[in-house]
Amino acid sequence: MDILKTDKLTKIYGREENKVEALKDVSISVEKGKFISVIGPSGSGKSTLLHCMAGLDTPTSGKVLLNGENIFDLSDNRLSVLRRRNFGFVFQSFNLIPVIDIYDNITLPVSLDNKSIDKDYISEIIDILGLKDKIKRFPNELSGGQQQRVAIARALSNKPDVIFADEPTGNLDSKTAEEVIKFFRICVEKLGETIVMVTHNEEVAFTTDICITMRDGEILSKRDNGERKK
Ligand SMILES: Nc1ncnc2c1ncn2[C@@H]1O[C@H](COP(=O)(O)OP(=O)(O)OP(=O)(O)O)[C@@H](O)[C@H]1O
Repeated sequence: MDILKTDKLTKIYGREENKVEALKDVSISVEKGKFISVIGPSGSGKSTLLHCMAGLDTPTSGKVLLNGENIFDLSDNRLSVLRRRNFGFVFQSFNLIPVIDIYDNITLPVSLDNKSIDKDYISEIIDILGLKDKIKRFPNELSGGQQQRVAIARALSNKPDVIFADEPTGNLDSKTAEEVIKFFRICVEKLGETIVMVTHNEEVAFTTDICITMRDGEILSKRDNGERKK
C-alpha cells in the first residue's frame, strides 16, 4: 500500500536569472513499511524533495498525498498538527533539547500534543534503541551515536506514519553510522515503520529497500534493492 505520494512536485527558487528549478515534476510513491533512501549529487534536490514531502516547505506546484489527501490543502495550523502527529524527523545535528533529560526528550512530541504517554510503547522503543540505562541522563552526556538513537526514539514516540531523516549519519563516523542505520532497519522490521532518508553515502543507500537517485531536480532511477540488502 502506498502511504505517501508526490504528484508532479515542482519547486522553483528565485526569479529570472536567479531562478533555480530544484524539483521538476517529481512523482514518486512510498510504500508503507519500507526503508527508502534518496541519493544524488549535491544540489540535485534531495533535501528540497524531503522537505516538501514532509510539509516543511511548500512546493511551487504539485501535491503531496498522505493516505490519499493532499497535505497542502490543509490550513497552516492543521499542517503543523499533521507534521507533529503523522511524521517523525531525524536530522544530521540530533536537535535534542539540552536542558531536559533523555526520557523527556523522547516523549516531547507526545507532551507537545497534550496527549497521555503510552508508557508501554515508550518502554518498547527505549528498549529497541538500547537506551534503557540512559533515560535519566542529559543529551551532552551521550555520544553522537547515542544522541541520534534518542532522536530516532523521539521520532517514533507519536507512532508516525512516516519518519523523514535528512543525512542522519552525516555527523557520525562510519562504524557509528552503520549502527544507526541498523536501528532504522529494526524500526522498519519490528514496528512496521516507513522511513524516507536522504544520504550521501552510497553504501548506506544500498542497505535500504528502495533507492531513489536524483539528478538536476528529477528522479533518475528508483531501484528496488530486494534481497541484495541482506
Ligand atoms: N532556500 C533556497 N533558495 C534558493 N535556492 C535554493 C534554496 N534551497 C535550495 N536551493 C537550490 O535548489 C537546488 C537543490 O537544493 P537541495 O538542497 O535540495 O539539494 P541537495 O541534493 O539536498 O544538496 P546537498 O546534497 O548539497 O544537501 C540547489 O541548486 C540549491 O542551490
